[in-house]
Formats: sequence, C-alpha cells, structure tokens
Amino acid sequence: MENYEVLEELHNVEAEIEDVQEQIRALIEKQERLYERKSELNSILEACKESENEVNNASSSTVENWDGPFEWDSEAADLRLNIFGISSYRANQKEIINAILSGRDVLVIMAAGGGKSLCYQLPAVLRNGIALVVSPLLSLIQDQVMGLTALGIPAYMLTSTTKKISKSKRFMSKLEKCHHAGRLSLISIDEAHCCSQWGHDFRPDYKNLGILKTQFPNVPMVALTATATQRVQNDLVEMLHIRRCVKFVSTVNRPNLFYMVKEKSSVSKVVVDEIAEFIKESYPNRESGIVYCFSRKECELVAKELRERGISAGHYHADMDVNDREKVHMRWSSNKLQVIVGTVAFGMGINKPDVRFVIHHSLSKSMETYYQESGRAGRDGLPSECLLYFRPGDVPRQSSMVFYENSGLQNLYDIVRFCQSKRQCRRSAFFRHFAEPLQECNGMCDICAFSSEVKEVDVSRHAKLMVSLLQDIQASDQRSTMLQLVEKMKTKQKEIGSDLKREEMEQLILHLLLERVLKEEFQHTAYSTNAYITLGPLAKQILQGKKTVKLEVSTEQKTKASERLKRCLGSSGLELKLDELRKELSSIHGGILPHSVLSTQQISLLCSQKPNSLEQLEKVIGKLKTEKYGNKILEQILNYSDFKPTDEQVSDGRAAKRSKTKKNLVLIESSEDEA
Ligand SMILES: Nc1ncnc2c1ncn2[C@@H]1O[C@H](COP(=O)(O)OP(=O)(O)OP(=O)(O)O)[C@@H](O)[C@H]1O
Ligand SMILES: [Mg+2]
Repeated sequence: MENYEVLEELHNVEAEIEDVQEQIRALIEKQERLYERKSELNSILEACKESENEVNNASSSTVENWDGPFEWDSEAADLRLNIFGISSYRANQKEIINAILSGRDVLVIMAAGGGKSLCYQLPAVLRNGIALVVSPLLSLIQDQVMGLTALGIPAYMLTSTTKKISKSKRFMSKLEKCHHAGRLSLISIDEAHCCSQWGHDFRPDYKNLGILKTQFPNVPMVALTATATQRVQNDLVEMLHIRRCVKFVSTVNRPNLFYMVKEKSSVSKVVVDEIAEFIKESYPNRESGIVYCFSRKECELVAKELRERGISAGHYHADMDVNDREKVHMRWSSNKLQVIVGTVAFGMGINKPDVRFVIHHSLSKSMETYYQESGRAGRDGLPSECLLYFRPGDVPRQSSMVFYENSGLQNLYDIVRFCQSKRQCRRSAFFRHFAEPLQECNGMCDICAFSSEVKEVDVSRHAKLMVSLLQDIQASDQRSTMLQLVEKMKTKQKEIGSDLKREEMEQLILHLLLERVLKEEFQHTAYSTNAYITLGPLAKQILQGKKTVKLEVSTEQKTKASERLKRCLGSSGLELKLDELRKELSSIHGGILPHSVLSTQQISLLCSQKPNSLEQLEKVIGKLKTEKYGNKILEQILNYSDFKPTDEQVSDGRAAKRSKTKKNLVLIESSEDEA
C-alpha cells in the first residue's frame, strides 16, 4: 500500500472510532436514564400498592394512626372554624396537626396552596407559649403577620440586622430562657427546601438551622415545603436533625388547575392581542393573574401593551428598585392591579390565594419550574387556569441560558416534550415527572378536555435531507441557528418535491433534538450566547435510513378553551357585591388584605348557602369574622334575598363571644437577602 492510502485509511478508522465512541457515550447516557426511570417506576408500583388501601388520594408514608381521636380534637376544631374561619380540613392537615400536638417532629411535603400554614399555626395557637416560625423572605413574613393579626392572633416579626439567627447570641439566649420557662411550644421551618442546595431556592442561612434541634431537642419541629424530590427530602431531614420525624407526603396533583398549551404566533403583537383577549373575555371582573415573561425587557413591554389594551397591568423584575417592586406587589395583592407581568424573580414571596390565571408568555426552563410557577394559580382551591404559549423559536433562547447548568438541557428538553405533545395528558406528564402514580385528570387539561384529531406524518425524507444539509454546512466549517436552518431547508426541500410548513419544520428540528439526531452547540460572543444546531450522536441512523421519523399534527382546529371552560366565579351579582365589600372592609381596617376579610371560597359558600342570621353565618365563616364583619356581610346577602331576619336573630348572633387567645407567634427572618 502506498503511504497516502495508509494515511487515508487511518483517518477513516479514526473518524469511525470517534463515531463509535460517540454512540457508546449516547448509549451509556441512555442506559443511565433508563436505570433511573426503572427505579422511579418501581417506587411508583410500591406507592400504588400502598395507596390501594387508602381512602383519599393524599398518601402518607407513616404507619401510625394520626387521624385520632385525640384529647384536643374539639378544641382544635373550634379554633379551626371560629378563629381561622376554615370549615373543614384539607387532606393531611388534621393528621399533621395531631402529630405536632403529640410532640413529634414532622416533615410536610404538600403542594403549593395545600394549606401548610394552618398545620403549624393551629398548634401554635392551641398550645401555651411561643411558637417560632422561620421564613426566608421579608414579604412572606409580613403577609403572615398581617394575616395572623387580622385573626387576632398576636404575632411579631424579628428581622434584625443580624443575618443568621443561629449566630445571634442575644436572640439564642432569649430563646433559651423562654425554653427554660417551658414557653417554647413549637419550631416551624417554612419553605424548608431552602436548606438544601438541591432545592431551587437554596439560602445559605438556612443551612445553620440544625442548631435549633440540637439546642431544643424536646420542642417539636415541623419543616414544610412544596418541593417534592426525594433528594431534597433526605437532605432536609439530615440538615435539620429530625431523623425520627413523621413524614407526610401529599400528592403533587392540583386538581383545580386547568393546564393548557397554546401555539404561539411568531408575531409578538398577535401574542399580546390573544393574551389580552383571553383575560378580558374570561376575567371581566378583574380577577387576579400573573403573566410570566422570559426577559426583563419583554416583561416591561408586555405590561405596557396590556395596559394599551385596557388591562391594568404592572411589571416586576429583579432590575427594579426594591420600593417600586414592593409597590407593584402590594397594589396587586390588594386587587388594585389586575395583572403582574413578571420574570422568574416574581417567585417565592407570592402568597395571594385567589390568583385565577397564570400565563406563560414563553416556556419555563424545566418541568419543575413550570410546576412551581403555574402552581401560583388557585392556591385557594378554586378553579384556575394555566396557559403556556409555546413556539419552537423560544427554545434556543432558553437553552443558551441553561446549558451550563447541571442537567440544564435535559430539563429544558423535558418541558419541550411536554409542550410538543399532542396526545399525552398534561397532568399525567407531571405525575410522570414527579414519579407519582397516575390520577384522573377529569378533563382539566386541553388534551383531555378538547377532542382534536391527531395524525402522524412520516417525515423521514425531510429528516434525512436536514441531516445531510447540516453535514454539508459543517464540512464547510459553517454553523447554523435554528432560524437559518429553517430558511435553508425551505429552498432545499423543493428537491424532494414536498413542502413542510415553517412551523412543521421547526417542530421537526425540535423532534430531532429530543431524539438526539441533532444537538445544540453554544458559542459566546461579547454580548450573548448563541445556540447552533449541529449533528447529534444518532445522525448516522437517519442517513442510513435506520430510523423513521414521524411528526404529530393536529388536523382539527381546537375550540378556544376560554369559551368552553365553565367558570364558576364572578358571575353572580352577590359575588361581586361581597368582593367589593371585602375590599372596602380591608381598607377600613387598614393593613389587612381583602382575602383575609373573606376568602374567595368563603364568598362562594356564602352565595350558595345564603345564611340569613349571624348564627347561620357563624357556621360558614366562624365566630371571629362574624363578630368583626357579620352585620355588613348579612346586609349584602339580605339585599339579595327575599327574606329578612328577625331582630332577635340579629341580637342573638351579636351576643356570641369569640374565645380570646393569649398565645404568641413569632416570625423570624433568616436572611435579608431578597432575590
Ligand atoms: N382546610 C382548608 N379549607 C379551605 N381553605 C384552606 C384550608 N386550609 C388552607 N386554606 C387556604 O388555602 C390557601 C393556601 O394556604 P397556605 O398559604 O397555607 O398554602 P401553602 O401550602 O403554605 O402554600 P405555599 O406552598 O404556596 O406556601 C389560604 O388562603 C388558606 O387560607
Ligand atoms: Mg406557605
């Protein structure tokens, strides 16, 4: 053999080895993912077996019976209704309260809005002495103190300049004294995922909270979070030194949320038009909502454009002055502003229970973040909507932000899969993601609610063409963004005499990215990071015709969801009147938010039950609220009813005295750092 022939073969062999190595890497990665999924599926199977015996869909991993009876049952029930104004417990609340009152340490994993606060606030009020609550954000602390004060429960904030409570000797020694006198009844760590670096809101100060259990081993500690991952759970138990805690894990399911993914137009004006129309049509009574945007600039622009379309909207992002941010948040919380248009910075501190819609102007960076962000809707348990506007063009914007994060791209591609899917129930995608047994969706997502015919189109030839086009591009040392690739394909596809539409082409590119036929590569410039589409480990299979590629295409235009969704709020005159009343009362009483006067759920109950005496009213909203606002509420209801109460009925109701409480609740800020 001639020298050059040997050299050529050597090059070929080397190229082939590289190719094989790439495939091996891909296969090993795949094997790892499959192992991971296998163990998830096994735990799902076990959970299914356990839950077969359970009555409701909230599962608790404990074998002890926390349902009762306990000696404090009736006192707890009295506080629940007459102080907190809550007519019945939600899943797991009673059991958690009982475990805490039995003196156990407790770990609570419960979805956003599940009602974690009551789980420690009620035992705090029931027990003598002081309960210490640790919360990571000033706004959460303020909200909570405001809410408790409105209920007549003495609560105080400690937001000293000392950043770490464990390091504040003065505070610790006061706490010691309090404990010594037998007055420290409970320690509660809210948003406990902040302890774990695997949680999404890791706060270094939270790391030191373990000291509380070491110092006060016999004071029950309750740690609460909405973050479900096993890794975070294990971390928490270790860091807080509560290894023998009773664990309550509730489902991630939010049955009252309607999930919907909408195709996003590439013309930005059209997108805002659609969003504005949706809000005006579905929420004409200015019910609250959030619109999440990708960038700060975009969020200012969208807020402005919504205002131009007659919607009262304000923007919120990390670049704003803290006071301006707080002002917008406050105006929205007190229902003076209907919509907040925010970036992800509008996050953990949101405590508003009656958010009726969360719209994503572009996709989130992972299933986990989407679950958290959309989960800010409907914390009061009433029907609410989560809308995600998706277009493939938004993917490279996100990928160039997340690619350097651990599993960043994989997480992004998971939510892309969620958005692309035209057949899989949105809710079941969450169950899969959080490794939980499937539950009924009850028609509460676009896929399950609207029948639209989906057909599969074989686009293997287009895929092959795209791969060979990229091969040529790469051979001439060029690169191509998604946009450029689509443009080039538009001319190229004439060769095979078939025309995929622009959107279908983009869809195909995403499909091939998810299938690892293509991959994204990133290049940094002084101003940004660009994402390029290049050949992936499985590109050869396409060229060799070993892989068929099919796209899912909806053939029938879906009916607008907002038209079909039956909404149960804002429709009756009485609801509107009571809504007005709670706003009025909250401003008269000062420093109280409207939902602390009456929750939206209570308004619904009042409208359906129409109590006509203070006594009857008490059964719905408890003694405390009846005493404070009862007469005004009755006045509104009676204006809408045919009957009037007798004078006796009114004075009987007035005579009812609520039980006074002398227990204290102290809220502590662990960090001054506000994202
Ligand atoms: N048993 C109940 N019945 C009716 N409403 C309830 C019940 N328990 C709590 N709520 C209400 O549900 C809303 C959400 O409760 P809470 O703020 O405690 O949720 P959370 O679990 O702490 O959520 P997050 O993770 O978002 O902080 C509040 O308005 C609260 O008053
Ligand atoms: Mg909470």
